[in-house]
Amino acid sequence: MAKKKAFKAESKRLMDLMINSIYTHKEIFLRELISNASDAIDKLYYKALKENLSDVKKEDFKIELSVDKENRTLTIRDNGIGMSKEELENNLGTIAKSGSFDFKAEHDKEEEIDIIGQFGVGFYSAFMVADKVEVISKQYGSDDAYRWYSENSDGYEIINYGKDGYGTEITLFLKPNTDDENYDEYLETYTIERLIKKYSDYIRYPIMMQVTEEKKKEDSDEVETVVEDKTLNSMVPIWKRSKSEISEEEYDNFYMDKFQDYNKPLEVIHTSVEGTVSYDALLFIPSKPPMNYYSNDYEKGLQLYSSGVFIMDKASELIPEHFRFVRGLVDSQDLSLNISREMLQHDRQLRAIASRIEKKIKSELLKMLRTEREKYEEFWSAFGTQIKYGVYADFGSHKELLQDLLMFYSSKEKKLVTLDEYVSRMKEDQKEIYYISGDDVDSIDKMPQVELLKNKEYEILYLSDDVDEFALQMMQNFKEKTFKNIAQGDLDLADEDEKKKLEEESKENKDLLEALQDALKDQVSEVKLSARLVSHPVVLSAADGMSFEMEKVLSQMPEGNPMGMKATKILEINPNHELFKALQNVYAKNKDEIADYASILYDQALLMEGFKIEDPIAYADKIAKLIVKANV
Ligand SMILES: Nc1ncnc2c1ncn2[C@@H]1O[C@H](COP(=O)(O)OP(=O)(O)OP(=O)(O)O)[C@@H](O)[C@H]1O
Repeated sequence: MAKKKAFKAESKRLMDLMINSIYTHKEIFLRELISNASDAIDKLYYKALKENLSDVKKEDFKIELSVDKENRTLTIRDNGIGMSKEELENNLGTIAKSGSFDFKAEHDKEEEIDIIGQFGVGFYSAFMVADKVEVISKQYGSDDAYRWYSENSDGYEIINYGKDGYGTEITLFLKPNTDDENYDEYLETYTIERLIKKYSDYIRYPIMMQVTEEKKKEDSDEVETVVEDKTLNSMVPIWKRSKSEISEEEYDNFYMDKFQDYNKPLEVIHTSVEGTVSYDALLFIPSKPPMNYYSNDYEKGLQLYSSGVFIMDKASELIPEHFRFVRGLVDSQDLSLNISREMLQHDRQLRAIASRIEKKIKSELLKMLRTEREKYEEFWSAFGTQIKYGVYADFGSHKELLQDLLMFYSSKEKKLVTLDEYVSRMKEDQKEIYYISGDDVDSIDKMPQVELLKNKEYEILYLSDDVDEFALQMMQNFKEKTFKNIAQGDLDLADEDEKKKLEEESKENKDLLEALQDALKDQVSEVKLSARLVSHPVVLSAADGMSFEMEKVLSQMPEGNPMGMKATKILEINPNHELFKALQNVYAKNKDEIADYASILYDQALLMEGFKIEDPIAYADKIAKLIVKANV
């Protein structure tokens, strides 16, 4: 009769504690047992290589799963290195004793060994779903096999046992179902397949199970039931294969399948890094933002694998906010996982990986911009706004990283251009980067302010995204060139003669301008003769500081414009327009009428800027009065 031995008291306590508290999901027990089986095979494979064992063949290695629904058992069988009696005792009888850790420590000096186990607790997760666990093991090279058996994790016994072939066979006797927990599900093929796909798809050895499937008969529509051995895992992860062997279609299908996107990815970034922290990363830039991209539902992050074993779905630390559209995964064997493998112990390694990934994404985007312009523009239309937010966010701390990726519509090129392209084309006398904001390119192109610069052949960037001006303000300059809103402040484009002429005209019309300003004293800070208009009669400009577009964006915020920040408005009148002569005449003939004209001009200028006018009815009545006066 075998002698029953007790777990050491502390171990028993630790075990209860562990079983109930380490893992959030009971289902990970399968991941742990499969990882152990894979480690055991790795160890034998390693031994076979070192010792030239002729009876161990790589192609024979496998992990087999079988269920017995009647007895409610699930068995995991491997043909790995197996355990001796001492090892069963030491490794399964002592919590936090990891034979795998010791193995790795022993051989690591010689070469890098990619073994999963390290804490010596994974095995006990079996007790989350089973009340009895039986382990039958035969060590490679030994004639004796043993059976380790534990009920309710309350001690264990080891007896001699018969077993063909080396390796280990673990049978879980599932717990009875409860109101909250249906343990029977672990006997179902689809649950097992799902768990293998989720956690152990990239275990290097085949995970086999006998499955019963309905299949269409060859050359007929009849369906037959077939029982066959099925390999449940894909084994070699696509990211571990060499890039040259992977077709575009394979990448696309992998992405669409794994990240549930109907569209092919716009770009695939597949990279392997060796260094203090080594990892493989397979990243995808989607071609379109997912439906929920701009909602709180969208979670950024990359999938994280440790040596091919799935750890978590959305490791958000791996991807910065400005590249949150990137999907994909990182696989590293250098992560210090916490004991449940649900979290990482140090974010130092994660930070190191994240920072390299950020640089990699940027350099791939820049390469796309240089070599595949059309594709980049497609990217830009999908995610450009995100990049611009990135420039603005965090007080501009990412602007250096992101500025080369920016694109804006150019008045001259009539397409999107980069800031670098703009600066390289700047005219010799041009000191600033000109831009103007509005609702869309077409309406901006018609704005009175652009005419003069176009005539003088300056290039203007048309900004139509809410975030654009905020991003440029945050940047302040690009390649030492400051940004200048051409609808704001002084443009300083006039030559000396033009300046002098404007000054004289302003002086001569001082009374008229004062009368206009007096009529609009609550609306504008100044009425002046304009140096920026060509064919249009009037325009509103903003003083330096807040622009009209920024004022509009702020007032659209959910909380309104809490600080009440407004642009300072200036009404500019074109001294070379017929309208100005008309105003001079009105003022000369009947000074009282000038207030009505001032209000009409101001309302018109507001409309041109896309603002609402305060009293549209009064405006319409005044226009009607003018028409009557001129024609009746
Ligand atoms: N199928 C197996 N074949 C051979 N040895 C095994 C097997 N399963 C477990 N062992 C041994 O038992 C030890 C303890 O396993 P356990 O799963 O508790 O921890 P681990 O895999 O070492 O570490 P972790 O807690 O990180 O998974 C292993 O290190 C290994 O030496």
